[in-house]
Amino acid sequence: MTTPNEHMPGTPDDGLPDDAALSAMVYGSGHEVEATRLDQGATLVQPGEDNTLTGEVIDAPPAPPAEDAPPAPRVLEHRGDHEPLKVLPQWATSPEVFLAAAKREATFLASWVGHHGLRLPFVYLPKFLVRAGVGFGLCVRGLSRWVSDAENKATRTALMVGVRGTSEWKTLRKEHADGVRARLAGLAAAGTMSGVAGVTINTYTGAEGLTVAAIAAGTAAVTAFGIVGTKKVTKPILDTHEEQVPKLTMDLVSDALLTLGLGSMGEVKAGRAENKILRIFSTTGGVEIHVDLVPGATTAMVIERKDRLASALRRPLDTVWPENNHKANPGRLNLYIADKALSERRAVEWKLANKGVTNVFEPFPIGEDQRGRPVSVNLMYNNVVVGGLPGMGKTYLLRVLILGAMLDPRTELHIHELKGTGDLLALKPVAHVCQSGDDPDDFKALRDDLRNVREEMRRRSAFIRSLPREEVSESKVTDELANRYGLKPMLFVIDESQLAFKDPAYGGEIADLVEDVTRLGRALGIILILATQRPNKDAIPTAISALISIRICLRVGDQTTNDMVLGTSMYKAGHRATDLDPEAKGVALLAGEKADPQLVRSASVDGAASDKIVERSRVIREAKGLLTGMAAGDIPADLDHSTVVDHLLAVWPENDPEWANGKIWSDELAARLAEHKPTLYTGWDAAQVNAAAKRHGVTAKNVKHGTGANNVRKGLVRAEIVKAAGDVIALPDTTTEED
Ligand SMILES: Nc1ncnc2c1ncn2[C@@H]1O[C@H](COP(=O)(O)OP(=O)(O)OP(=O)(O)O)[C@@H](O)[C@H]1O
Repeated sequence: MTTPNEHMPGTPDDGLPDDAALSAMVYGSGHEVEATRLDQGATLVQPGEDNTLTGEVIDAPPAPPAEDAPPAPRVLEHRGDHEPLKVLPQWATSPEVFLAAAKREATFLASWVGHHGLRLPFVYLPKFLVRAGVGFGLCVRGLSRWVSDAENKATRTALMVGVRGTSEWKTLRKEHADGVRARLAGLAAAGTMSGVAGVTINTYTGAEGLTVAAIAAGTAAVTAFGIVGTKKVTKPILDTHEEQVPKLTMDLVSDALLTLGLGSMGEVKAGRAENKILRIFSTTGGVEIHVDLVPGATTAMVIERKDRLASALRRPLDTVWPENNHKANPGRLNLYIADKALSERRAVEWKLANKGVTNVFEPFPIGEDQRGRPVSVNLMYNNVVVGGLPGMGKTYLLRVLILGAMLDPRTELHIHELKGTGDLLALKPVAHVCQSGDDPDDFKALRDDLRNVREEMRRRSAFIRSLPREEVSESKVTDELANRYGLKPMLFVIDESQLAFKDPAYGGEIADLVEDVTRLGRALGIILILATQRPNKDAIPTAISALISIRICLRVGDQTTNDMVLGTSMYKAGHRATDLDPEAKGVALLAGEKADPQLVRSASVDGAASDKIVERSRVIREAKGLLTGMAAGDIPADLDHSTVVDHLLAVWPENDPEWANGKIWSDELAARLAEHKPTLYTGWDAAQVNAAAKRHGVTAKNVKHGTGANNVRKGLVRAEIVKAAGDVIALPDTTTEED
């Protein structure tokens, strides 16, 4: 196999004459021709042979006219012209990449040393000693042949046969005998010198020195014999396991890309176009290769043919990851080749498992990608679908999403797990609603909860509209508004949603309500997650599916299901959850977070770990007074989304006998509120009541009551409260704003 450059004639290592040599062969110096031929091992004219050239001398043909040099291309713009040059190499600016690569190499080195270190005394040394024996035998044989001049035996015999009995014959015999004697004498001299050396060493360094010298000489001899013996045995001494996967080389990658049939094959074959490998380097858990594909080919094409690429590279499908580089050009391929398949890697630890809180308005980590880089999702202003075959890790993934949202103590959780296995019941201590089961009561409870949420959406929508424009420039519940006005983020989860939608009694209404929540809830701080084992039209009605922005697909069985979860044409574009390894649990494709779908290995949080996180969240919520609904011991159906306006009306009858003109001091209202809802209002004073009312557009006035000193204080007007409470208008459709 060759790299693209090696196909070019004239490169130093292609074994062919370069341009200069070729022209010399045709037009010029015979020396250069000879040199070139010598290089190629060609037979030269030998001394003594007739090397006279015969024939007519003709003039060398004139040199061909130099072709007009093509005009230099006119540069219109060069993208890099205005980019500042990088001062430091990338590894220096990205210690993470550098450390990951160093760790990878060190791990490999350690495993290599361990593997061979263990075999050295038990396998390699015995093998080497056997080879040293072979080498010794070869040396003795060689020496005896040298002493007896065995090399020349055939020539000698032939010469002697012709002159038997003559003086020449005697001379030849004598010469041979003298030669043998001289070599024997040489051997004896070498033996004697060794003996003398031994005696000398013994004299000067004693027996110990002699022993050391003998060991050194013996080791050197054994090593030398071993090397001689090893040359005779072709099998390598090191135990190199059978390579099932060919070594990753530039040639392998180039050839693999060629098999994909990208660009014009004619151009590629003619050497006018190539897949240009720009960089190849070690990175976290694998190797990354940057390639500029042949002109006209795109990375999307490679992604589409990922299976063919993996086959050509002779690697498992889930170790080969072609990716776009959006900062470069559509033909720039970033190819990551992992050392290990996903199923062989360690489970991913969740970064928030032991400490930390989240802000649900910002992304939080849910796992890692194929390279071990963290993968995060931002749930706010999104709706989510999670789909996948049973047993692939849907519950684990769903749990991480819920736990992440839960670690923002403001998030109100509504969890409906309709399978009835109680997988998510462990979240009850912090959930506003948490129920498990598929009885008619469970579907009714889901319907009621959805109705309450829709009611809350109306309330929020009206409230947001009532705020001054400068406070709601985006017409949606922001982090700031959530804090300032207690508009808690809400997470509504329906696990096994297909059961809800097909329920004969409540399914229709549930579908309508879910559609409303999906369409309008996002801007109002309400996030919906639907999870299903069988993502088809029943599991997620088309009207709802179209509104879902984050799509997470664990392994599924077919193209239709793949596209139902991830979106239309995803399968065709090469984003195939059908190809995920059934052994790799918790591995999914995540669409909607980034420009391209990405792979995510969800963090592994089992039941026990989840309990601890729930406990941690409950402590925080308790301290902040944020436990509501079931978590606070209330009945789930009593979902209370009332505001201070509702509470004021509850403690302030229309014709209050004590306060005849419809106005009350705010400190009186604070006392009544504290009695009505002690958990919310204990400790409130007049100023707090006024501030809370002001958020609903009700301003405190001076209210005169009774006689005597201090009979004029700040208070509220009931008619204004009634107006604020009734200011609930139809919901606006925020879908287009969000999209
Ligand atoms: N992210 C993960 N990391 C490691 N192992 C996981 C992960 N997710 C799931 N598993 C393993 O896979 C098993 C099945 O996961 P899970 O219960 O989430 O599947 P499921 O898709 O919800 O199945 P079902 O729909 O039948 O309940 C788990 O018991 C766990 O051992």
